[in-house]
Amino acid sequence: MTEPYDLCMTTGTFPWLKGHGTENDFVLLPDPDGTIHGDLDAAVVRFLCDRYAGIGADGVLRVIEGSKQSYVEDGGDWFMDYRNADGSIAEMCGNGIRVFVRYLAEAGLAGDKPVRVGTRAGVKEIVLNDDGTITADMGEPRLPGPAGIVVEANGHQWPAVHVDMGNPHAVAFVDDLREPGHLVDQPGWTPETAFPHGVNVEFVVREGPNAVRMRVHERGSGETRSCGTGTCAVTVAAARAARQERPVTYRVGVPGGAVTVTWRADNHVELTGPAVVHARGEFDRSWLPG
Ligand SMILES: N[C@@H](CCC[C@H](N)C(=O)O)C(=O)O
Repeated sequence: MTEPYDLCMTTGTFPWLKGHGTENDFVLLPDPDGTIHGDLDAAVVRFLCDRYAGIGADGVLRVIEGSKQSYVEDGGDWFMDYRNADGSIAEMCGNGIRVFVRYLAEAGLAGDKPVRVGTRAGVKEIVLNDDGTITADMGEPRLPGPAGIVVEANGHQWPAVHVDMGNPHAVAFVDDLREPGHLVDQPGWTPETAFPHGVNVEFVVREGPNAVRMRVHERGSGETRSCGTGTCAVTVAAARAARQERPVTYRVGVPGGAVTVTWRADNHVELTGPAVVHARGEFDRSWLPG
């Protein structure tokens, strides 16, 4: 039988879908045996994510069968090959992984057990809930320091906490989310050596004992309307700052909606939120630049 992706190889087109989780949006590229996109060129990613000349997204989620990829040792049931809008590779994406599993479920590929999704930050177990939300076990946070990180944006400076959720985050508590101003360029931080590979920066205000609201400037994508790993990092930083005992649950508001994050007694962080796939199409390779 000719599979749809065989057809794509011969016709010079490839399938794509578009999805989002709290308006952090992604182009999905089904590539079950990894042959449609090869190594996935950074220029292709940049073009697909371009909001004017391409499809438009904060990142790309390439969907490969776990046993057919060669990026990590354990690729899970399905491997999420995540790329930022600028073409760079990131280890993990908390909103993306929910959208990824929504796609698998709608395509009849998820099965009825938790889906084991391989990422560059390890295998994550994902559960589809009866209320339509999706929960991701994001694993254990790390707080590697160093102390004394300062985030800078538009002439202001704030002390920040480094939280690693598989990818790096600098969390800064502010009095008002308007304080950091317009986040066009990557905010700075000191000491600069703290994040040689860049960092995602969250600005946070506390709204109650178990509620925060944040803005995020993502490494490789700029300011986005949400960041799942960022909401986890913020929950860990907020719970630690308030000396709250685990398990502790936070509602984290973002410009694109809200998610629920639980820092469990066993030190795992659990992220629950919405995820939808809302568009799909066929992309002709001749439309790609170069
Ligand atoms: N939006 C994502 C995070 C994507 C990766 C990030 N920009 C990085 O470079 O680490 C999320 O929902 O977690």
